Amino acid sequence: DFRPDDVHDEYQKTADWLRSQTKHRPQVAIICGSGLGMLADALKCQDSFAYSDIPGFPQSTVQGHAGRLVFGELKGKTCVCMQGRFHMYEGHSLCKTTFPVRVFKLLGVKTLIVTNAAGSLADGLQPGDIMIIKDHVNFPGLVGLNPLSGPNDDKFGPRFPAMSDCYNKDLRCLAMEIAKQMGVASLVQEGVYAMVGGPNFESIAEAKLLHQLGVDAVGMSTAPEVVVATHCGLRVFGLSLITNKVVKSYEDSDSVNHEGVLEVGRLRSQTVQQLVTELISRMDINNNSTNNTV
Ligand SMILES: O=P(O)(O)O[C@H]1O[C@H](CO)[C@@H](O)[C@H]1O
Ligand SMILES: Nc1nc2[nH]cnc2c(=O)[nH]1
Repeated sequence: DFRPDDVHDEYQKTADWLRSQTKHRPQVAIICGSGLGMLADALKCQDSFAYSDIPGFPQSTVQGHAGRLVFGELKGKTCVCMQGRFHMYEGHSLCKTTFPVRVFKLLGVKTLIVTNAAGSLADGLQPGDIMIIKDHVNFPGLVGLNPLSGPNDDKFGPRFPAMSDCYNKDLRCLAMEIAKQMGVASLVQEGVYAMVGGPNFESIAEAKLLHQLGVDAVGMSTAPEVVVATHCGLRVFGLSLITNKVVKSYEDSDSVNHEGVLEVGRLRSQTVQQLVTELISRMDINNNSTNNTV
């Protein structure tokens, strides 16, 4: 039988193991999207662990996701960075895809930064642009595929958490200000991210539907991590690197592929890294969210 206390123990065991292996006590966690693993390179005094060595951790199976957890210092703040995330389409349960988020909470993390590669539906978003995530549409969640399904673990958060302000407004404003100061404001705008299950990319009819619904960018990750983070009171900042236009016309002969997605990640790696580094450097580390009990 499913017993919440036992499940809580699993997160705690992993957190305890990590604490025994590193002196770093992270305040900020970063999840690297496809092709964005270089975000960890900026960390100083690194301690890194292959996922295969971490008790309870799932394994990364997707190219462009190294499968390593890296701890280190960044501009006076202690960070932990997932070089490789877990996706539902890899066959992981949603509980497993979001497992690290609760481990981060137990490690003392207050702020989660999620990044991803995404295809754009909005006409104003071009490959290479950065979309600051203002909100999401969690398609799997809408039909009941939700990491919070099952008995609620009150130690982490409430049964019915609000999702109306899950992407922190202050951090969004700060990121925009930083983009202006970096001289890259023309590449950065806010938008709505939608998560679909994948692993196939969108059909044209699906792309048209998403566009009509007001979705700006689409990918196969992020929303479950943000739901779990918000449930346990973490402050969240999210960004999508736009790696391709989603084909939404039968006349268009373009076609998306994962290699192309990774290539745009490489091309924009420096800008994304600089933006995230500056954001971490300038963010107020004290998070006022209170809906957590861990
Ligand atoms: O969301 P991330 O992990 O950045 O990866 C995105 O890129 C992959 C497809 O190229 C999919 O996994 C999609 O979700
Ligand atoms: N679903 C989806 N995921 C992506 N990840 C990167 N590009 C895309 C895309 O066009 N569609």
